[in-house]
Amino acid sequence: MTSSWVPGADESGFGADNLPYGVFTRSGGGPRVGVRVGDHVLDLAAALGDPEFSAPSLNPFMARGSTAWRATRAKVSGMLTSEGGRASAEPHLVPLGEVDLRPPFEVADYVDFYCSLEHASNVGRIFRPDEEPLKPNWRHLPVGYHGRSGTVVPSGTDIVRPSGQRRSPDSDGPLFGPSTRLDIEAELGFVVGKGTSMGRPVPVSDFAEHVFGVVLVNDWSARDIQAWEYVPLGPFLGKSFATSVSPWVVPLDALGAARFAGREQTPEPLPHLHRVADWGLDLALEVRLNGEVVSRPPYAAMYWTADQMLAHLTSNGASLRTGDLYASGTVSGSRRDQRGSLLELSWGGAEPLTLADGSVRTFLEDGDAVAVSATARGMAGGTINLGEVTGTVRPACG
Ligand SMILES: O=C(O)/C=C/C(=O)CC(=O)CC(=O)O
Ligand SMILES: [Ca+2]
Ligand SMILES: [Mg+2]
Repeated sequence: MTSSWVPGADESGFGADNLPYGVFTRSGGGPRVGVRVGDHVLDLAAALGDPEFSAPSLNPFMARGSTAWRATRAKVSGMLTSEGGRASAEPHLVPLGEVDLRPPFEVADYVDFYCSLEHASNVGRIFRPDEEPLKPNWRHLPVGYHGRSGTVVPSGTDIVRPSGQRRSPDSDGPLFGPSTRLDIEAELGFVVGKGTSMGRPVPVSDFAEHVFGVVLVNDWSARDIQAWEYVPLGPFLGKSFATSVSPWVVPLDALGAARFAGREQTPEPLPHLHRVADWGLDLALEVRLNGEVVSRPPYAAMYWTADQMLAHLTSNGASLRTGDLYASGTVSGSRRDQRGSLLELSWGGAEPLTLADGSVRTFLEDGDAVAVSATARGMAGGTINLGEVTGTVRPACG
């Protein structure tokens, strides 16, 4: 690992091999793009003398494409690791405690996939106990649906318990009211930097030319609303009320040491989904409920890789826009303590969890605070911290 002169940075998971991007404000000032290093943010507009970073989102920078991304990363890395760079960077380092973090990018479209074999199998068994857990399409394409970009919210945003229709326990008809099965979904999100024009699919090989980086996602889900509404068109209001994302976008280039070929796929997918590079990602996720670790989902277990998701998403010629966000789907591993949703952890409510304070959970209660965090191996032995995405449940309106 190349060492940084910023005190504590190397040991923090936010050293010179990470350098994630975010947007911040400081008392009285306008929003600026920054790079996190240790417990500081480097004000990019000031440090690089480039007014493009004096912006409320990463979108203009992301739209410039991968040559600009790499050049900026190299410059910032040089400044933060060399004595020569120190003089120009140090005056523009702001302690994290003095900034407010803003949503890092303006979300264009939002898509959510369903790429964990264990998650899809568990959900199939819970929702459709008499059927094959996986539908016939599942191993042939990354199943997904379009979500609601307008309700993607930054980490820390309170989540109001949604109301909606659900099946009534004692009559054939539905009732309307606050969800009693509010859940989390721990996911990884991929942020599109460079857009495309309509009619031009993105081949698997061009993934890194279009995807800028990754964030952590909590795709809040109301299981009772979902179960009643989603036949036959798919998730709608049960998942559209809020999706939380973490504040730091970790560039793909920071994840080099976490890459591997990806989980074996049987049967082999059709040619347009053949993998040509290693885009399996070995990331260790952690889910905490009121401070207590309830799950450690391994991203390495995902069946479909993000290059395949992007190729599928654009295979019909649908265009991409800067700021498009697509999420992996819930990350679950094979062990019980690796499941990325309460639906699975409590097996549809049948096996409640007992927390350290003695309280029992099937789904979320008002006041519950959820945090999803992740780390990965960095270059030459260091750690890459992806930060965390948090949210607290507030009572339903009315
Ligand atoms: O298989 C079903 O009936 C339901 C599936 C989901 O709720 C999964 C979903 O939203 C996508 C994901 O996050 O993996
Ligand atoms: Ca989801
Ligand atoms: Mg959602």
